[in-house]
This record gives sequence, C-alpha cells and structure tokens, in this order.
Amino acid sequence: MTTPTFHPLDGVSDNGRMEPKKYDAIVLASFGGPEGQDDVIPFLRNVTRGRGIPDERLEEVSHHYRAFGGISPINQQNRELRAAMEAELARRGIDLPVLWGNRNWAPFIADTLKDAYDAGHRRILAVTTSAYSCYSSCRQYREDLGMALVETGLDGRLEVDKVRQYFDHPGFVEPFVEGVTKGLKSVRERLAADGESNAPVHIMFATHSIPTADAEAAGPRNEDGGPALEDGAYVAQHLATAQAVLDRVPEAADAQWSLVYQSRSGAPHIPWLEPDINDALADLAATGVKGVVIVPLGFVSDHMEVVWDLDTEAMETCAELGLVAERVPTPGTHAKFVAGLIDLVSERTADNTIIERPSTTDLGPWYDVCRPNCCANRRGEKPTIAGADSTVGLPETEQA
Ligand SMILES: CC1=C(CCC(=O)O)c2cc3nc(cc4[nH]c(cc5[nH]c(cc1n2)c(C)c5CCC(=O)O)c(CCC(=O)O)c4C)C(CCC(=O)O)=C3C
Ligand SMILES: [Fe+2]
Repeated sequence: MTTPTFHPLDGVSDNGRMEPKKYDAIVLASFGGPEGQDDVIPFLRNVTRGRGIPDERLEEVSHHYRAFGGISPINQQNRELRAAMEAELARRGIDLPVLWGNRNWAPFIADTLKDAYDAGHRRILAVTTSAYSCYSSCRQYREDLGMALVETGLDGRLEVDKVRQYFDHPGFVEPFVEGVTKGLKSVRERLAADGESNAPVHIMFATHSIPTADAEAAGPRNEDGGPALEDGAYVAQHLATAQAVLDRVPEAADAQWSLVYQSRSGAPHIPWLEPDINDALADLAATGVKGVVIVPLGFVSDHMEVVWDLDTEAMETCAELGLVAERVPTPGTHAKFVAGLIDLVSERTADNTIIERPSTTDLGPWYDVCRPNCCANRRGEKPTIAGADSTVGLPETEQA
C-alpha cells in the first residue's frame, strides 16, 4: 500500500498544505434536509438533480422522511453544532463568526456566501459535515462552494478555503472510542443477562455505500492516474479510522470487526460498495455471533441515514436474527468533536496556536488543498475551491 507523501510546509503549490491565513468567518457547509412534509419532494429533487436516481427510489426514500413528519433531523443538528462551535470559539477568545449553508436545502450555500460578503467578510474557511474523501463527501462540497462563488459573481472578491478532511483527527475518533467502549459493555451485559456471557460480540463499522467507481476515484492519484491508496481513499480512510478507534478500546482487543455499507441507491446494475449491513448481519448470525456493536463511523450526526437506515432498518434486522445490538452515538456536538473542529480551524489561522497537526492514522494529516483530480466528478468538471487545480475561491491576484 502506498501512502501519500506529506512535504514540509512551504506553500500551496505542490505539497497539499496551505500557509496559515487570517480568515474573517467560518462557513459550516452541510447537506441540508427537509423541515416539513411539503419540503420532502422538492428536497429529494435537489439531491438527485441530474443523477438518474429512479423515481421508485425517491418514493422509497420519501417514506423515511414522511415517517419523521417530513422533518430531517440534520438541520437542527447543524444549528446545534454551529452554536457549539461559536461557544468554543468564544471560550478560546477567537473572534470568528460561524455561518451555515447547505447543498440541498435552505439556507443554501450561495445565499450564505452572499450574506457573508454583504456583511464585509472577504476570507472564508469552510468546515464541512463530512469527514472522509469521496466525490459526495469532499469534492462535491468544493464544487458547491465553487459554483456558489460563480453564481453570485463573488469569485475573485471572496476567498474560500476548506479545512482538511478530518476522518483521523482525534476530535472525530475519540467520541467513537467512548461509544464503542460503552456499546461493548452494554452488549456484553445484556448477553450475560440472557445467560450468554461468553458469546462472541462483533464490532460492525458502518458507512454510506458509494458507487465502486467513486470509491476508485476517491483521493489522490498515482502518476499513472490510478488511486494512490489501495481501494481508493474512501475505503482506506475508513479501514484506518476503524483500526484507530479499536486501538484505543482495550476491551475490544479480542473482538472481531468489519466495515460494512448502508443506504445504497442508484440503479441496481451499477456496482456499489458491499456488503450491505443487513446482509452482513445475517451472515454473522449464521456463524453464531450473538451480539453486535454498530458504529456509524461514516457520519457526523444522527441524521436520517442513521436514525432510519441503522436505528430502524438494521435494528429490525438484528431483532429478526436474535442479535443483541447497540448503536454507538455519532460525534454530534460531543465536546471533543467540537473542540477538534475548532482545532482544525486554528491550525489554518495566522495566529495559530496548534503547531502540530494531530492525526490517528498513517494516512494523515490529510491535505488542506486537494491534489489534482482528487475524488473526480465522473460527470464532468465544475469549478471547485481548495484544490491544487482550483480556479475559483482564490485571491484576485491569483485568479487564472
Ligand atoms: C458518502 C455519502 C454521505 C456521507 C458523507 C456526507 O455526509 O456528505 C452521504 C450523506 C448523506 N446523504 C443524505 C441523503 C441522501 N443521499 C442520497 C444519495 C446519495 N448519497 C451518496 C453518498 C453519501 N451521502 C450517494 C453516492 C448518493 C447517490 C447519488 C447522489 O444522489 O448524490 C439521497 C438521494 C436518495 C437516495 O438515493 O437515497 C439522499 C436523500 C444525507 C441527509 C440525511 C438527512 O436528511 O438527515 C446525508 C447526511
Ligand atoms: Fe447520501
């Protein structure tokens, strides 16, 4: 396996690090979700715009939202995360407002950037609610911000950078360490209460499935254009982060574990990452496993993919299979996660107090500035910020 080389800090151009700057606002960029029954279909149309998701799938997904009154939990979670980030900044005496904008629902990223400009901000640092590298979780946010600059005519007037993907940052990893520790204890106690004290327990890390072609395209490229990391950065980052979590849970020392996928969509003939969590649970039960700790490693908060696909569907599967199961919390507004996000901001700011860039895997710390063709958009190129080949979001003097 090849690991990307991280050169010492010497500017943007060929090393993936960006010199610290003086920013004047943070933008929390997220997915967005519906806030009532009338929003559901318009929201799903925004999500799937131009992507060939079949109508039956839209209908199917709309039921998940309908069952929750048409309200996705994600927006409220982002309001709480934003407030927690502001509180942490205030606690540290850092004067940076936190603005919020979404890809698929109001407040939209373009409106947020326009408001930022009108409020006098000129240099923005984006933090996204996605920890890993793939098209949906990294490049698409870079495009959202890049296209928003073009749409609003702010390109060249508003500089926009982004913090590194933070899958291996201790602030993201530590809440999972706590969760796995508690989850294991609880599953083992419940098994003991059923007279199954020594029954095997499995730790199942779950993340969003993506098309295998996107997984291949994830992360930096080799000279021959292939993925620099075996199986692509998305899979490699999840495997490395799962290991980093397990290394910090002594009680997990002898437990078996796996990485599984959920929330597949798209046409059935297009390959996506497998196994699906429900199939994996059935296979485990068939081998005599009695307890499972489900770790939503791919997600930052308890949004619909977590409360529906895990808490509803996967938990039903566990009940049918007679598996004792616990779902570990997502980082959400855990104090360590919030502090970690502010550390990620601090390592990029001119009055930086974070000298060392923490990372719990040998893949990181990840790039501040994505490498050329990183997480390529297979449907064609769009303007992106924060890439070595970006043409937008730069100071006016550096515009192509
Ligand atoms: C990697 C990844 C993450 C994790 C990283 C990140 O967080 O960014 C993520 C998160 C999320 N995905 C979400 C919702 C949806 N994702 C969809 C569709 C898709 N996701 C994909 C990938 C990912 N998705 C892909 C390759 C597709 C198909 C193509 C496309 O359409 O891009 C669809 C369309 C219908 C469907 O087919 O399911 C919906 C409604 C919500 C909001 C939940 C809420 O409302 O609480 C969140 C946080
Ligand atoms: Fe998704």
